[in-house]
Amino acid sequence: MSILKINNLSKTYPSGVKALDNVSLELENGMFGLLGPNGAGKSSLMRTLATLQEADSGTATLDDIDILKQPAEIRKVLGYLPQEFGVYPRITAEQLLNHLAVLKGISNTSERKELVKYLLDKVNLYEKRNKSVKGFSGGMKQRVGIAQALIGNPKLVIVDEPTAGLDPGERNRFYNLLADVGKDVIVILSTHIVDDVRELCTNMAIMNFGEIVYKGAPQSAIEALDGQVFQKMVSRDALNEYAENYQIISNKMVGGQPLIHVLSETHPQNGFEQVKPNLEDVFFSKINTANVLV
Ligand SMILES: Nc1ncnc2c1ncn2[C@@H]1O[C@H](COP(=O)(O)OP(=O)(O)OP(=O)(O)O)[C@@H](O)[C@H]1O
Repeated sequence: MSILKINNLSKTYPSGVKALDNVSLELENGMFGLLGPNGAGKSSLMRTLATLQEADSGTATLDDIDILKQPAEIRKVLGYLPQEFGVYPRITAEQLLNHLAVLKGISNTSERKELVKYLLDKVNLYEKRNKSVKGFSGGMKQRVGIAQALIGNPKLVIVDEPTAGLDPGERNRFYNLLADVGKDVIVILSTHIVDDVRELCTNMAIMNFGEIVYKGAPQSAIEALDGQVFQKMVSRDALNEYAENYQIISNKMVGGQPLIHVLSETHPQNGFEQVKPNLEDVFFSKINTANVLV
């Protein structure tokens, strides 16, 4: 069992944007979801943990490794699937993984061959091992991405927004693979897709403007909202008026008409009906809701 401890991590870019604002988290083995809207600071945190950029202050440790001070040590036990996984397009899946294993220092040829076979099997691409990665679908490329992140038996695997652009079938296959990986190591899944976290994660944090605005189990956050979420179909023209009078947490088009969810301690009446809260309600109630409105 490994433990990742992040303490008061802060980072302000030269532009003045505070991407990390006193971030503190503690993670154990399993799938951890880091949920936040675009620009929340998720990638900044992932890149800092992956030793690709420095923090201004704070600490991060994985067991006895100081991530900020011992980047070479952490890289040995880290698997990282960046947001843009730039694959070398002209080579086959097998060649690519073999090449990356060489770069990761696995110099024994037969050991490497075994490992590449194991990884291709694990991500269900063994049959496609001789095909060029260039022709792969988005989901297949992401599976190659996970395979390379697993080279070297990592204790910490970081995946940054991995499901963007995958169709539902591919997304499901990818979920199954991640759930399998997450059994034995710490996996941080950074995403703005609420479903990713709901399907996979036992623990999560919600980030907004560089700050952690919630940490805990998805289910506890959902239960905390019980009895406080109400919905109503409204007309588009009335949306602004509702926004002034209620705390709207989401606004979704259903058959061309806005269905709003509002947060309220008492029943708002006026045609609203109470609904069971879901993780999307949690997400929007924790972040600045202004941007989900008209
Ligand atoms: N290298 C950089 N220089 C200056 N500002 C940056 C840099 N990288 C990110 N930012 C800014 O820092 C903030 C956090 O960005 P970050 O990419 O960490 O967020 P994110 O939650 O990963 O968003 P996304 O989902 O869009 O990737 C944003 O306002 C972004 O514009």
